[in-house]
Amino acid sequence: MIDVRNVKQTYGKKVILQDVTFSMNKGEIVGLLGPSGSGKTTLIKALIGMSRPTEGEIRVLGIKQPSLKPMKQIGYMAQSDALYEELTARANLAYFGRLYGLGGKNLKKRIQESLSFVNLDSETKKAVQHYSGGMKRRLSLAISLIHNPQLIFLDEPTVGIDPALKRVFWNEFQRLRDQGKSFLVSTHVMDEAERCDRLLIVSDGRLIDAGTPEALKQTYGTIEEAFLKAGENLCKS
Ligand SMILES: Nc1ncnc2c1ncn2[C@@H]1O[C@H](COP(=O)(O)OP(=O)(O)OP(=O)(O)O)[C@@H](O)[C@H]1O
Repeated sequence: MIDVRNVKQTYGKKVILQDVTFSMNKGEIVGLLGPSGSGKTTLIKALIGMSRPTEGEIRVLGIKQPSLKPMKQIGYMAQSDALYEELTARANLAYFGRLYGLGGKNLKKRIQESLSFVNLDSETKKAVQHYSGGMKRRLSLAISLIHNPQLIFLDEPTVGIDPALKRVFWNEFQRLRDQGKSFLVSTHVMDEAERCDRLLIVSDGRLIDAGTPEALKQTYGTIEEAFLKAGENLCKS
């Protein structure tokens, strides 16, 4: 699904990502775990083709990035919501669904399924500008899944989401994973990290470790310790 080789990303003179190499298989939930500013969003943006790495190579679904070719197979939920505030949730979903080539009965069905998954089916008449922060996050997630993508990138998807709904989301991610979908999820949240199949620990633009939550616990004691280790490196740099 993803193959990343020796990626370096610089902005001006500042090195943001360095020597990043990893791959990801179909049917995996991979967590990107690292402190604020460690480069998680920068890596996700390069993976979805929003930026071109300064060095190295990224292949997504077998296609060298950046490219528009894999777009219909990719879902992306950004860290900040990019919604049409004056439109309702249904109209936002219809707009993005059509951008991905959906239409007719299929679009209608996908909109209904998405609205009920994120628990917004009773709020469809309100313009998004009157939504709470958590409701907007939920709608952003629904939009990222509207076209039934194979590979889904979620940048801190549950910020502002209450614990009960967070659990619903993760159950759904794992259900979709069991159907063969793949997820790359950035997070700072330890209980989310525990629900990933594999974690990549990001520190100061480098992957300092990777493994299943169980394997990392054996090395560091707890996932939190692995995360703190990544933070120590960031403080030293
Ligand atoms: N377009 C840009 N130009 C210059 N610097 C940038 C740009 N985008 C990101 N950076 C810098 O790259 C570094 C990594 O940022 P990034 O957003 O990738 O971190 P992050 O791990 O996702 O953080 P957070 O968890 O807070 O979202 C930061 O120092 C940030 O200031």
